[in-house]
Amino acid sequence: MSKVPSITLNNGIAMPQIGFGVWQVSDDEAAKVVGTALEAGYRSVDTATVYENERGTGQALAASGIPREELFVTTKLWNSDQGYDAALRAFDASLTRLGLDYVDLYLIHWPMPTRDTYVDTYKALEAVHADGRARAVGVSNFLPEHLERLIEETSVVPAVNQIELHPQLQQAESRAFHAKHGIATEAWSPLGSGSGLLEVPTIVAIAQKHGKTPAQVVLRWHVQLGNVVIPKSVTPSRIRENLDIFGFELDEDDLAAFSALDEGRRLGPDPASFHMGA
Ligand SMILES: NC(=O)C1=CN([C@@H]2O[C@H](COP(=O)(O)OP(=O)(O)OC[C@H]3O[C@@H](n4cnc5c(N)ncnc54)[C@H](OP(=O)(O)O)[C@@H]3O)[C@@H](O)[C@H]2O)C=CC1
Ligand SMILES: O=C(O)C(=O)[C@@H](O)[C@H](O)C(=O)CO
Repeated sequence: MSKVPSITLNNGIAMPQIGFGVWQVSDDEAAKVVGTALEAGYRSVDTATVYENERGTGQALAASGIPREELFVTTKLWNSDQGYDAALRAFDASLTRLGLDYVDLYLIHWPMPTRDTYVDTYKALEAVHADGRARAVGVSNFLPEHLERLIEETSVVPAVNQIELHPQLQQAESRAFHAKHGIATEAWSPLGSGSGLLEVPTIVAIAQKHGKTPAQVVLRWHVQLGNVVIPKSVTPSRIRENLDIFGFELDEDDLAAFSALDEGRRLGPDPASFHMGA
């Protein structure tokens, strides 16, 4: 029995609120650290074609002996694979590398609006959802205007939008849009991806107040907001630490202090123009 609570996606399936992210983890290292994460109690893993570690991730899942139905596996379609037919081929290849016959969540990694292929691409995701090989489908890095188009021109409302989100980029507009349309908000770089977020004095003070680490209070903030989070670590003690956030609660003063940290600080690419790999 996992210690991580789940949220219910708009198609009724459960998704653990904390998952394990594996960007910048090599294939060999993924085979090891995903195993450490599963032993620690994670049941959800976030990989992507472009991370080049689906094979190692799949090996760790298989080696764990955890029943498939207790795991939640997300992967993503890379920019070079956009378009209906290419997306179907990319999905097959991801399943093969993962060694799975279905994934729990399949995402379009970036909208690439200047290429104007995301609607056709999403229709391929709808097809793999319809045939049962993706229990849920969604997107990543989509702005509200891109989601609007999907909602108007396709049949399945995305279950998830995975976006950059942390205390210095709180994404109020996207979160409100998601809430209105039943789309779950999943936060990437939830700990600020080594940018210094965890040394911000306000966060250090809240951590000291609760006898927790800065990473734990940041993850707790996400969870209290209702976000799904996917912290990455290759450090076993941090892998465990990042899961130990359920025995305490941030109060209104803490939440107000977090709100004041929002400065629109984007660490990653701009979704309106990013098309690396296409
Ligand atoms: N859809 C998208 O476009 C994107 C998705 N993602 C996803 O989101 C995941 C998480 O984002 P990511 O950018 O990796 O960054 P995170 O915000 O998860 O931060 C990871 C960094 O924080 C360190 N860290 C982890 N835990 C702790 C801790 N308890 N105390 C101190 N430092 C800690 C890690 O170090 P160490 O590993 O050395 O322990 C690493 O340097 C990715 O792995 C990926 O799955 C990320 C970027 C873009
Ligand atoms: O990590 C991801 O999921 C990403 O899409 C980005 O990190 C992207 O690959 C990038 O930032 C490249 O500079």
